[in-house]
Amino acid sequence: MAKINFGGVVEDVVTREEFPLEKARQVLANETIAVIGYGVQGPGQALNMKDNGLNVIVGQRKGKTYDKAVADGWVPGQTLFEIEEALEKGTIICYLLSDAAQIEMWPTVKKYLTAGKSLYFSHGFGITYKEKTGIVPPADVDVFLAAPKGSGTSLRRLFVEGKGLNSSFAIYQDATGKAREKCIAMAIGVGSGYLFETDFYKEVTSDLTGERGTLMGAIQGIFAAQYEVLRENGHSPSEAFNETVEELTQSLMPLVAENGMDWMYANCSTTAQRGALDWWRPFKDATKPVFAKLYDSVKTQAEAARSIDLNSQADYRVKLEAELKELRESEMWQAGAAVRSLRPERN
Ligand SMILES: NC(=O)c1ccc[n+]([C@@H]2O[C@H](COP(=O)([O-])OP(=O)(O)OC[C@H]3O[C@@H](n4cnc5c(N)ncnc54)[C@H](O)[C@@H]3O)[C@@H](O)[C@H]2O)c1
Ligand SMILES: CC(C)(O)[C@@H](O)C(=O)O
Ligand SMILES: [Mg+2]
Ligand SMILES: [Mg+2]
Repeated sequence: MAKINFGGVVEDVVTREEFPLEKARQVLANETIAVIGYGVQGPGQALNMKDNGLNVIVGQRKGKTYDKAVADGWVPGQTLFEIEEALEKGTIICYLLSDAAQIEMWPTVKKYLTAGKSLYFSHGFGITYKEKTGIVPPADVDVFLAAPKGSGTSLRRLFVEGKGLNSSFAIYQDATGKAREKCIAMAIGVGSGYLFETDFYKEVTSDLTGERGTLMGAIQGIFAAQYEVLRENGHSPSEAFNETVEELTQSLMPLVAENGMDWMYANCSTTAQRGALDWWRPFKDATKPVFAKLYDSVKTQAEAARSIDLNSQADYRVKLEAELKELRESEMWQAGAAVRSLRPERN
């Protein structure tokens, strides 16, 4: 593995140069990769693997999502099957149902995990919380994960643009002695940029923290707080939204992605620079206790328990839709929809 210095800490990573696609193809040459589930990660990973020349089939229950798979070019009876048929044909089972559905479908999946097959995840959830999920694979199958660090939608978009999301990988069970090379080959096959190694516990713990924290939960909270303060002080929705979200996503974050926040600090007005240098620490001090509380809630498995309990309630979908509606219909995101519709490229 390549040794890379990450700000003073040296880590082993796998790059595409070291483990080229050709090698992934060789490792997986005799495998039938069955992607079970065609939600968000399913399409991204299945289409990328197919375009990378791997032997992929999809297992999806009938309905709207099955129709989407057909529209994406999967052929019923040839490369698209009902879940059980795909489970039977697959030698590497990519378990890409929602984490809640993975619990429900486990007794079915387990039946098809015969000796020498592989069980692939994109999250450490099912295995780490096995006391809650009941997901305990047979001892004679390989179990590993590749977890793209981003949405399945961007996994596919970046692949089409010739780029790649980074993924973590982890091996939980090596029954055949080949789990590691199969895992890395799969991670390259789904279109990853570089790979960093983790374990199932660390993957799920960091992932749950990140999505509840700066990736979605914390950022939405900070957006809402600043937007409200601006509105309470007489600024228009347009001004408040542009100064809170639109400038960040359209102008500054692409530059931060390219060059880092340190560069951004060095390349804005001296006025912005002074203020941002003065204010980042108070924001850190105010939010760090919340992040510590969040991490604790993940570590004690309270987050996992809440997610499993709520997801299994009969009226969960209805309640979820009400929560999503509230967000969608908030003034801030309605203002956002209006702002997006005015972007010149939309016309
Ligand atoms: N969403 C992402 O971009 C993302 C990113 C990284 C990792 N992951 C992980 O990848 C896995 C898949 O997540 P996702 O967001 O793509 O899933 P999802 O919520 O989009 O659902 C995937 C599929 O589950 C099927 N499904 C739901 N309930 C079912 C049931 N009862 N029986 C049969 N099928 C059912 C749906 O039809 C759908 O095809 C999860 O482990 C998730 O944590 C997701
Ligand atoms: C895309 C995310 C947030 O990174 C993923 O972890 C998920 O659960 O959807
Ligand atoms: Mg996640
Ligand atoms: Mg994630």
